[in-house]
Amino acid sequence: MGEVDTAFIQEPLNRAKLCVIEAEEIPVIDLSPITNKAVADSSSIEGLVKEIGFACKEWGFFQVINHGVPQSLRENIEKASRMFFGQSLEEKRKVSRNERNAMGYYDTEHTKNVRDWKEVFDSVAKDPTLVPLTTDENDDRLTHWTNSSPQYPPHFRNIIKEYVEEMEKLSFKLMELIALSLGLEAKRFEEYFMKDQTSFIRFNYYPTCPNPELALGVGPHKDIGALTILAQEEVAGLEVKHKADQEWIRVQLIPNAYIINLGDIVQVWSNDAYESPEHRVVVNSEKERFSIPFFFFPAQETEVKPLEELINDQNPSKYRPYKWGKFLVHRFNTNFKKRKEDNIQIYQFKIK
Ligand SMILES: O=C(O)CCC(=O)C(=O)O
Ligand SMILES: [Fe+2]
Repeated sequence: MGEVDTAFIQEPLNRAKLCVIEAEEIPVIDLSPITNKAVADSSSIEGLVKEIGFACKEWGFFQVINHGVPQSLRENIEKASRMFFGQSLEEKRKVSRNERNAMGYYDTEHTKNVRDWKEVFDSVAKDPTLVPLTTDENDDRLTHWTNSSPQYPPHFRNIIKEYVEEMEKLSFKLMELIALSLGLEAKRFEEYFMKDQTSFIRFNYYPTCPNPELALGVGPHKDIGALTILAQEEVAGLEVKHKADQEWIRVQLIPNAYIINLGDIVQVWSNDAYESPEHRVVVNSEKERFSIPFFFFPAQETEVKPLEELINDQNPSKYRPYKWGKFLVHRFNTNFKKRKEDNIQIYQFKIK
């Protein structure tokens, strides 16, 4: 990418301040009590559950260490990502996403109708993944998203597959800890993900940008799924809006840690006990940046609504139910061009 085209230019209000507040307070949670063990078999997890509950309530964001994901897998996948994006545009476009299949390479994503300064390669966790064919509520037809097969780097698909298995294991464990922190049964969320989950892994590449004060790598947004596990490599740039004071806070780089953030689905399930945090990515003029988020998404048929156990007469449901598959497809269909109206968001299901 060369000059900053007007499609990338953020509203003045959203532009990055290039002086940075780096957060020491974003919680760093040690997962040792559950590394290599089932959550149910772990003794002394009360403290851990409390820490998770606090982090979810205060930030919706935290980092985890001693998470059990082998370092070699992470190194392999980070290397593969750099090799993939290092190719010519022509090579990368051979595995571009298209109208029928949302997975693959693209460099024209928009967040809230402003173009992001990034390139992306997406790959579903379950190949094929069942999704609705259209966004029409009355149309029950389904289709599949499948993965493209880049020729380079060699074995990219296998490297992804091995890594994604680890991301899934960690996601299930984190969802158990989150369930416990809400006073629910540990396995409360499992049923939504066991069969036909729609999770996917994304490779983000943020090239250097001549005007980092005008554009963003990803504009301010909330993640739409249940949770996100992000590998942030070497260069910082992710910022989270702190609920308490509405300041943008830069997430610290901790080698080999994972950054976890809650998504909109947990916000709805918890009936706003937890919120999905707003975040964005700042680019810079000197260093390119890479990151690898894994988005943990339930099966397409999931009806998302506040959990029965968490609502009562004093705390009635704050959301109307919505169909996850329709929401997902709607988002994927609208993130690729500049449009006048906002795309689908959970506040549209809020009971006023
Ligand atoms: O690159 C990052 O640090 C975060 C990216 C992100 O927020 C996203 O892809 O949803
Ligand atoms: Fe995000």
